[in-house]
Amino acid sequence: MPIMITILLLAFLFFVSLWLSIVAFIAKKKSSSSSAVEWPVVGMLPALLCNATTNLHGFITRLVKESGGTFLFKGPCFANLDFVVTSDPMNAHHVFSKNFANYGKGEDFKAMFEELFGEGIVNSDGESWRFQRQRIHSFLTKDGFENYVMRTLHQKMEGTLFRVLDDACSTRRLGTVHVEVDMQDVVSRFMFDNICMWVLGFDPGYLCVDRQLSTFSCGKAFDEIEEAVIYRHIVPRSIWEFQKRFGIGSEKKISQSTKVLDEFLYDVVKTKKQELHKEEQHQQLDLLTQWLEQGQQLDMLTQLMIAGQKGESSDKSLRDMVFTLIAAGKDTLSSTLSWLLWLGKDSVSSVLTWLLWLVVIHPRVEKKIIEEIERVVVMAKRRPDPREGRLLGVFMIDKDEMNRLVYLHAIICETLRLYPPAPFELRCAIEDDMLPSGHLIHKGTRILFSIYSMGRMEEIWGKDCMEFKPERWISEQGSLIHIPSYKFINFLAGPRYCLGKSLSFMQLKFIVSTLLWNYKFDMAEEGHVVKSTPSMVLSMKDGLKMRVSKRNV
Ligand code: HEM
Repeated sequence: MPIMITILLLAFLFFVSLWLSIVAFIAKKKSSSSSAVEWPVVGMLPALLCNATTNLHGFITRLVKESGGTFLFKGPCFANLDFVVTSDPMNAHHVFSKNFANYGKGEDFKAMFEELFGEGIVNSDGESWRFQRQRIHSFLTKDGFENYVMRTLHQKMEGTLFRVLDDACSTRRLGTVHVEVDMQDVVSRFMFDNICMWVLGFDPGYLCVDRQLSTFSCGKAFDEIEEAVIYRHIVPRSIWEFQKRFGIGSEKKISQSTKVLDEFLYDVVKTKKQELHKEEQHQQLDLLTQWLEQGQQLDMLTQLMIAGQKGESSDKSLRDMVFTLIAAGKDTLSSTLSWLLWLGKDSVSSVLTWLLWLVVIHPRVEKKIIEEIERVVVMAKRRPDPREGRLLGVFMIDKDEMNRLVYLHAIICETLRLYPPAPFELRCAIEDDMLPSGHLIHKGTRILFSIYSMGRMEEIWGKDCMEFKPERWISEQGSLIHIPSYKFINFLAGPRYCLGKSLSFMQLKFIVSTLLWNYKFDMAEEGHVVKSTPSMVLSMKDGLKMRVSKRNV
């Protein structure tokens, strides 16, 4: 009997694939027409598949614009793949803030990420989410944590990133080879090491001066998962689950990469636990140490509570709370770590890569930012003796200087607007509801927010919405203009807004100003057309090949 069912299922999948291929072929021929045709049985899936590898975000933006901000994407009738797709800020306000309690991540989203990142903060709702959020928030806001992050960043920049770039400059000067540096790769490796330093407490050396020495495979595993997992969003769940079962295509990649990731994290956690047992007094501030230390305190508290229960009085609610915290904490440790590594590494490195490219292709912006760095940071640090020359290398930037880097802040926001690291956000309705746009939402309906499209809507940003124009973020008085978070949802809005927002701005300002002050970047190839990959994180398809030279030397 099971053999019979398997054969029938295979036959069914074969005919569906055949039908999809035929329809996708016809749809490709007609791709000049912008709207997504709804076909019998397979719905709009062929149009989506046609555009998935070439211009997924552009395709969705076109559809959203044509429909006035919100439309229903119809998937195959057998696949439960219908979505309401929207870029309407009022819908965002409603779902993420006003009616927050009615929208969760949903079962399909959880299934997509379950074996990858388990019940980590981004993949959980309710008590488990609240617990993790409160805990991560307390770690991130602990006294001295920001300084610790900036110190580790400084260390990695000076010890590795600048040396890698110096090497590229000196090889060019010697005229030996015409060196091109893939800045996307460099930045992504650099950010991975950096996030590992303050999340796990050590530098795995994914970016090192001698590239031959970098055999670290975990960073690559993250990249592979990201690219592969986007297909789980596009194809019906039954199909990717089938592929997963038999280890086919992208699913094979996911399972191999997850294994690499798991081994790495379990090893790190084991080593850290041993270190904690050995040392009585340790001053490490990385998130893993803080998490484990708090876990130890909770364990002690539980033992006390259990002991207390045997006696006369017991506070049951406190005991339950402690148990909940421990259960949630134990199960979520490594998944929380993987999510944090992922969020930190990819979102920041994605902004950094797009920003470098945008600054290089807009010399006017480059000139203005260099002037601002000179005025706000460099002049303040000018040495008394002019013979000491120009300030070079990695310099620290204090809080006050950070706040005065207004133009740089605007460049970061403008980059995020046009190239959001997380281009989509998904939510699922718990009960029936009505969106402000007038769309009826039934229980279980999924709503896909296209953050990418929101950044390109004339209704939100005006007629020049497609231009890279940092000035739009600055008032006539020279201060930053406040844009409500539901219009600019790159860090989300409401109770689930990003916990790493201010840390990301600090890191980005520090990295960008020291990088641009010390080096000049040029595109390796004139007229190179940059394309984005269809991935969970917006990255460049063929990397960012650049030539690096020392600025003003
Ligand atoms: C430019 C950089 C960043 C961007 C654009 C960004 C964006 C986002 C977005 C869109 C979400 C919502 C995800 C979801 O619910 O599906 C999110 C959540 C989150 N982010 Fe970030 N992020 C950035 C950097 C960081 C960094 C460096 C950290 C590390 C501390 C971080 C920590 C978090 C956490 C913990 C959450 C989960 C919040 C919750 O569910 O309550 N993010 N971020």
